[in-house]
Parts: sequence; C-alpha cells; structure tokens
Amino acid sequence: MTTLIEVQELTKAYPGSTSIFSNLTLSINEGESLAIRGDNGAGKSTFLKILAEIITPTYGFVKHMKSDMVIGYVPEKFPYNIRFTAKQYLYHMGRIQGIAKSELHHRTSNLLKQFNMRDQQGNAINTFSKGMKQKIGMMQALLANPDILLLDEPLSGLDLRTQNDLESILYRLKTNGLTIIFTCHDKKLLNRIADRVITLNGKQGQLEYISAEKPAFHIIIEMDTKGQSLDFLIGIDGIINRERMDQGDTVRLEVNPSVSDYLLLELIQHGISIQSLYRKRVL
Ligand SMILES: Nc1ncnc2c1ncn2[C@@H]1O[C@H](COP(=O)(O)OP(=O)(O)OP(=O)(O)O)[C@@H](O)[C@H]1O
Repeated sequence: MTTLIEVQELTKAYPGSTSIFSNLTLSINEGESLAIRGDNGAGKSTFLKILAEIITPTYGFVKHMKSDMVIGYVPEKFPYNIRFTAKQYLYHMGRIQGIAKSELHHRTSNLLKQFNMRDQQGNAINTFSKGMKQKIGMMQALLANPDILLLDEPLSGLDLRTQNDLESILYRLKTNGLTIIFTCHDKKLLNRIADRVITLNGKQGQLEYISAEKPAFHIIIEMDTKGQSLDFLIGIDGIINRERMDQGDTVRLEVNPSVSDYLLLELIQHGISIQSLYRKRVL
C-alpha cells in the first residue's frame, strides 16, 4: 500500500479561538476513499482546506509523499454568478492550471461526457441547478488529472436523482483508482464510497477512527418483469444477487440498502411491476 499523504499532529485554531482539532495524525493511502464525518463546526471543511493547502495548520504538518502531487479540491459552494458557459469555464480554469490548449480540449470533452453534461456545455453556468454546478466543480477539479480529489459535502442540498447520479460518478472514479477524501453527512454515500471513516469530535478535539460501516441488512426486491429485459441493471453497483424464479417473469434481486431507492425508481420507470419488498438480515 503506497502512502500519498502523511498528516502529523495537525492542530488548527483560528485567531482568537481554541483548537478546532488537535494532534490529528493519520496516513492517506493511494486509491483509498476516506470520509470525514463530524457535527457542524467540528472542523471538516477546515481539515480539507489544510489538505488542499488553502489554509495552513497552527501546528503539525501535511507531508506529500509524492513529488508534484496534484490535488483537486471542490468546495461546498460553487462560485456565485459565473457567466461563462460550462465549456468556456472549464477551458479557462484549465488554462489557469497550466494545461495545454490541445490537451484541454480532449480532457474537457471527456469530462463533459463522463458527467452527462454534453448537452448543456454551451449554456451559461449561472442558469444551472445546484447539482449541475456541483458537477462543474468536480469536472474543474478533475481537469488536471489529480492524484487526490477533495470534496466538501458533495451531495449536500441535492435531490435524490442528482445524488444518485453523482454517487455513481464518484463510485466510478473510486473504482478507477482515484484517491478521494470527502466530508459527508450522508450515510448512503458513506456506505457506498468510503473505505474508511474518520469522525472529528470537535468538542474534545479528538479523533475516533471507525471502519467503513457495513449494512446490517440487504433489501430483497421481487418483481414481475412482464417479459422485459433487465439489461438496464448492468453496471449498477450494489446488486448482490439476481435470480429468476419459477422459470417465469418473476425475478428476485438482493441489493445493498444504499442503492435500493435508486433501483426501485429505475425499475418502475422501466415498467417493471414490484411484487414484494423486504429486508433480509446480514450476519
Ligand atoms: N476563517 C475562519 N475564521 C474563524 N473561524 C472559522 C473560520 N472558518 C471556520 N471557522 C470556525 O471553525 C469551526 C470549524 O469550521 P468548519 O467549517 O471547518 O466546520 P465543519 O465541520 O466543516 O462544519 P459544517 O458541517 O457546518 O460545514 C467553526 O466553529 C467555524 O465557525
């Protein structure tokens, strides 16, 4: 396992305040997805900003174990009133980051495709929804092919469909080996993406390490496909088992609870009739 970042005895106090966190020591490994959790004000955004080198710690340090490490950072709020179109914005942000024009064109169109935003590339960002702006923020952070992607509350304030969309994109980035560090209140995202969870306990300025939470139960969905193909399920993560019952049109899916809402929506939209839905305890 290759360590990308070593965090040593990190302590942060803003001027005039007591420490938000102190003596935070941890290693971040290549390819790891690390979630940072904690109450409001526990210091999650502050920690990310220190990792992104936007602010400095009061004590301790963050050591990059790879030379020329590129960090992509997506703040919680997208900048206000950007009049560029999506494509213009990505182009200019890419140029600011020093990416060659020829390379930039290629990367921008790949990202617009990956984020399902090709149809909106010519529209002004200030007309976009929160979810679309979040996607632009992520694309901008990915333009420079970062070693690490830092995301501050990536799903906050988004509707369920957009959350699922972004979750799938993040899952794909994770399975492609990108190191991802994100702050999060959302259990579903934790279960699906995080390999490790760190809880910042602001009150005591201490850290509690817990392993990624595994679901205590799976969801069983029984359905009548009415002869329809279920090919649209291919590539959806979180399906644990799928079996056809009685040689007929009845199919039984066993799925991770983190994807069950999304799957049910997909099934209904494809005209599949849900027959039964229940929990199965996992030992
Ligand atoms: N620039 C700043 N100057 C002074 N205090 C600050 C500054 N930025 C944040 N703080 C304070 O530091 C503490 C931690 O803030 P931070 O935004 O890192 O917490 P958080 O865990 O991300 O919170 P939330 O979940 O509400 O986003 C808060 O008490 C906040 O008011």
